[in-house]
Amino acid sequence: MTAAPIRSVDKSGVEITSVGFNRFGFDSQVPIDVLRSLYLRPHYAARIGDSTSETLLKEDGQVEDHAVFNQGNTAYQSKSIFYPETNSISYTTLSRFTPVKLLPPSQRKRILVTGGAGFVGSHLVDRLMLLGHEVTVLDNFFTGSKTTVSHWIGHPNFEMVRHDVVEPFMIECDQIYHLACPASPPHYQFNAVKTIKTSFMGTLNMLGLAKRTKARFLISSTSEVYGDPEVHPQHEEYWGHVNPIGPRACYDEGKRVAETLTYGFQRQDGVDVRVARIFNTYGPRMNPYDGRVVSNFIVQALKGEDMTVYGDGKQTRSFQYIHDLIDGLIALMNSDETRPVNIGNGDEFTIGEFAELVREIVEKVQDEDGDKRIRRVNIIHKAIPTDDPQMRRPDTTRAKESLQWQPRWTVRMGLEEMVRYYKAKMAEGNL
Ligand SMILES: O=C(O)[C@H]1O[C@H](OP(=O)(O)OP(=O)(O)OC[C@H]2O[C@@H](n3ccc(=O)[nH]c3=O)[C@H](O)[C@@H]2O)[C@H](O)[C@@H](O)[C@@H]1O
Repeated sequence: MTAAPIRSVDKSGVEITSVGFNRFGFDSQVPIDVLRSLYLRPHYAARIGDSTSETLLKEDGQVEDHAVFNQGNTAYQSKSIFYPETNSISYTTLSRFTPVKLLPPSQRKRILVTGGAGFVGSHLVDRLMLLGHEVTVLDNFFTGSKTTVSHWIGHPNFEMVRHDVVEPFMIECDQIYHLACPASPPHYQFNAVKTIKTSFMGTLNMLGLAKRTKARFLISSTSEVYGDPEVHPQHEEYWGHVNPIGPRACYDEGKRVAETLTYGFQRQDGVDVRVARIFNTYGPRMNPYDGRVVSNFIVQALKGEDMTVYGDGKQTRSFQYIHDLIDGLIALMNSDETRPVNIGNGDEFTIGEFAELVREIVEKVQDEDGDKRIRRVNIIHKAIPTDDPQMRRPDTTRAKESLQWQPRWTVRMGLEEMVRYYKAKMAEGNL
């Protein structure tokens, strides 16, 4: 397997070498290569016997095969080996964790991340771990997966607990990032009552914990609180246009009531709260089958299947890369901004245009890697889901003013990296 080295440039054409920043007394800077090695390493794998696998001699004289992928000067080692003859997979443990910053106890925070094994949570966990903090992940693994954070298991700064936030949880901590809740429409509609219970009872429990421990509390809210908006772009003062009884209501209204609870605890009990309204986000570790548009389109194009645009494809979304979101969440948590803050990228596409862009990027990566395509994939249309918002774009003035945060990743750069991630998973036999 071959792949071009990854080089990303930001919106102003400057090469991205690190993410995060030193702001509000909290240093969140991490070299992009180190971060990338955490999500690309397990997947840039080769099968035993491939020219990219490496035979290592163990101390006891036995020979062990490791899949190794060289990207520039960096060797990414696989933690799984796929055996095609028996359709089985073996996992290895890492002998050494990626180095984390050594912080003095006065600066080291005890941070709870609910939903920490999910897509957004796992990227946040990587960042907080590399920065040298003590991280506890709570997850019920309904949509999260142990593999997203398994590279930290056994690390003295890391703890993973299987727990459902609808039940109370006790721990001593300084900060709580409350992310737990399914976010993809098919997942959150799968069990609507459970989704609303998670939003309400989960948030109630975590706010109770914040009240007792005096931890700062950040909730991941969503652009869906604006529903099918009549204001464009959406700013934080807009109250929204939500169908309270439609199939999306369990999520939209769940998050709205979660925000209400959050500000109730702030007013009544003085809990120190932060509210992030997250707009459509994509990136590596997104469940390839969770039904959201970015993962659907990339997987369909890579597999040579028809790409499914729902409705006429004129509805719009604005897509943000995961690293920008994590920058924004960390900045918000450590800032003094207690009002809701939109975190999203203003680059708006119709879904029809977006399908074409994804197809073009998948083809570019395939060409760079010398992959043969049997045919150009078609873009087909399917029925539009009920209450699908017609347009969505964040007004991020508040984030810019209060957090000095702005998205840096172009959609093209982010998509290219995500395509490489899924491609590597496919090569591994894992997709
Ligand atoms: O990705 C996200 O961050 C957001 O995803 C969903 O919101 P939605 O915007 O509906 O996300 P998608 O399911 O990815 O759909 C985006 C658009 O693409 C369309 N779509 C989706 C999938 C597909 O295969 N084809 C397709 O045309 C949908 O109809 C919709 O108009 C969730 O409801 C949000 O909470 C979440 O924050």
